[in-house]
Amino acid sequence: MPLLQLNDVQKSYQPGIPVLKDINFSLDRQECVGIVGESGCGKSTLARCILQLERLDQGEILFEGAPLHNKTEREIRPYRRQLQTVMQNPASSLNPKLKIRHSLMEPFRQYGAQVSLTHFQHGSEEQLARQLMEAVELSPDLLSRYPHELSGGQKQRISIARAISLEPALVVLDEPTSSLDVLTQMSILKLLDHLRDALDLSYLFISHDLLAIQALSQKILVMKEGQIVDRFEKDDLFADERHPYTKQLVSLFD
Ligand SMILES: Nc1ncnc2c1ncn2[C@@H]1O[C@H](COP(=O)(O)OP(=O)(O)OP(=O)(O)O)[C@@H](O)[C@H]1O
Repeated sequence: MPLLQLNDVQKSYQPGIPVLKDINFSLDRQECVGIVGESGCGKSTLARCILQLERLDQGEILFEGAPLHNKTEREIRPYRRQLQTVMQNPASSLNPKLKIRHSLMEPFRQYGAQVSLTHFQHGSEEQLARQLMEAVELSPDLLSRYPHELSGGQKQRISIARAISLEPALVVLDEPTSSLDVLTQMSILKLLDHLRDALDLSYLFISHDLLAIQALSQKILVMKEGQIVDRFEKDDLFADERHPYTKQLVSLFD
């Protein structure tokens, strides 16, 4: 059974103007599925629907075979731990008034008592915070800083540490490297790849950047105007049978 499955998902914000049209795909455990498309094609809307921040007009979203899309906020709560996200702008996901230690431990304070961890060792909050910093290759000295005292790349590493702290099954990565310079982007992609292996994570990786998508994903879906127009294994990116739109995106590589 796939970890995540979307069947005929449709979403509009205004009547008669669909933003997502008949989205169908599945994602297996420990897999990274990449979704690439230009600005405005509906990528973030798709992420928000999967994270249950938007209601669907039609279709279904199944998590380990169980429907997510028709649950109440209370029913959805146990799933929120399994379903984490890293967004484009790390600054907006960290409270500027709180030290990093506090922001990092927020999910654990919310859910910690109910969570049994496999990869991280239970202990004091301080011990867990240090393990998380080590996992994202940051010095524990940064725990006592405020977000404005960190670089963009360091802040994004903290957002990733927060997202993995409860050992979720799925992390939705919505343009996680788009606000960073090229070298930092590469180091974050490398870290994400390593964490997927080390912590048995699965990713849905959404980006306009085909190179980044190719670096991290096993399967790639190409989205255009709310529809998936092409889907293939990463190694088939340059194959002849690619959709003309995929070929257009590939031509932007040069
Ligand atoms: N809350 C909203 N209310 C009304 N329309 C919205 C809302 N959010 C997004 N849209 C519209 O839905 C369409 C898809 O937007 P979305 O943000 O999902 O695309 P995207 O591919 O993620 O773009 P980007 O990469 O620029 O963020 C756009 O036309 C956008 O204007």
